[in-house]
Amino acid sequence: MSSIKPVEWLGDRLMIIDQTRLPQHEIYLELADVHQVAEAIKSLKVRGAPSIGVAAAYGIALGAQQIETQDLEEFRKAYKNVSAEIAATRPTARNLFMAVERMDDIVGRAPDVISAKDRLAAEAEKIHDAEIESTRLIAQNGAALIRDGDTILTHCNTGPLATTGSGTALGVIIEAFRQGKKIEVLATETRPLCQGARLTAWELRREHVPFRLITDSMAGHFMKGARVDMVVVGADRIARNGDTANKIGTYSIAVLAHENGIPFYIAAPSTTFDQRIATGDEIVIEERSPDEVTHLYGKRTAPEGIEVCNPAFDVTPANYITGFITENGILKS
Ligand SMILES: CSC[C@H]1O[C@H](OP(=O)(O)O)[C@H](O)[C@@H]1O
Repeated sequence: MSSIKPVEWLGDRLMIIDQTRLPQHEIYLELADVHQVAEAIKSLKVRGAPSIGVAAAYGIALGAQQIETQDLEEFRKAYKNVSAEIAATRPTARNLFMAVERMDDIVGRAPDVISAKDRLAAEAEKIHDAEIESTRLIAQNGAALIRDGDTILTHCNTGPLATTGSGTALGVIIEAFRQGKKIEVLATETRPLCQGARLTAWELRREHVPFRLITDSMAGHFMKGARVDMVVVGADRIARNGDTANKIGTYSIAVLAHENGIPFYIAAPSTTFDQRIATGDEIVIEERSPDEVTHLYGKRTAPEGIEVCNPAFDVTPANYITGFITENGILKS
């Protein structure tokens, strides 16, 4: 199966797969400036912590390319708006801010405008290459945990679309399947935006991995009575103590796994770990539009004029996490 390229740098444009159109339509968009990249991140046309970080880096490089002055101080002043626009897109995924910080550092140290622009593009490609390599190693390290005959439950989407590489949790699963292990996957649909039903199902079908799609509310039913051997999910930000922010619904699945004695793993690259925060209490949880809850595929399902909550993530305390699958190996929680 040909590898998916959710993000591709064209030197003066950024090509992405519009993930909001999948699985019905595989639409590629060429983003021509930082505003289009920022909008694509905000609207989840490109999504998934590692993919967000990569797109953020290219978006900043693209925006900097289009700053016309050759005066370094004027360039740095205009650059701040480019960086700020990307930083304001989504607050939770650590990878985005890792990219912004590395790009800001490049501009702060560049001796002139031409060097700054060249180094920004090169740094974005370095960030991209690193995420591809990290997820390749995560897939290998994690596949070793999966046994022949296992049923693995996963939540949201953490495959090539979400990472630009092999995937994190889904990369682990796909690699185990490619190694010949007879596995089955239970993939949750992941309301409200259905990344599981739309994207994980699309990726697993492309790879011919046996899976069944379930609603989020079915997770406990299948974990009860040892019908699930392992849970593996992704992450958006991991605090120093191991508390982990991931797609809304992850905390509930972690508690259910703990209750049923099922190992619960987080798969994530080191770029998702945030050493600056001590616990998950410090993680900003993105609150998204109520329309994502009151509408399904654009059709209104709930009455108008009601109060709605739509946190995009929740935080799983470290004590519910068996271990972290990273490019450097398995870290015990
Ligand atoms: C390897 S992707 C990590 C993470 O990103 C997803 O969130 P979103 O679809 O809102 O970008 C989800 O939380 C995945 O687990």
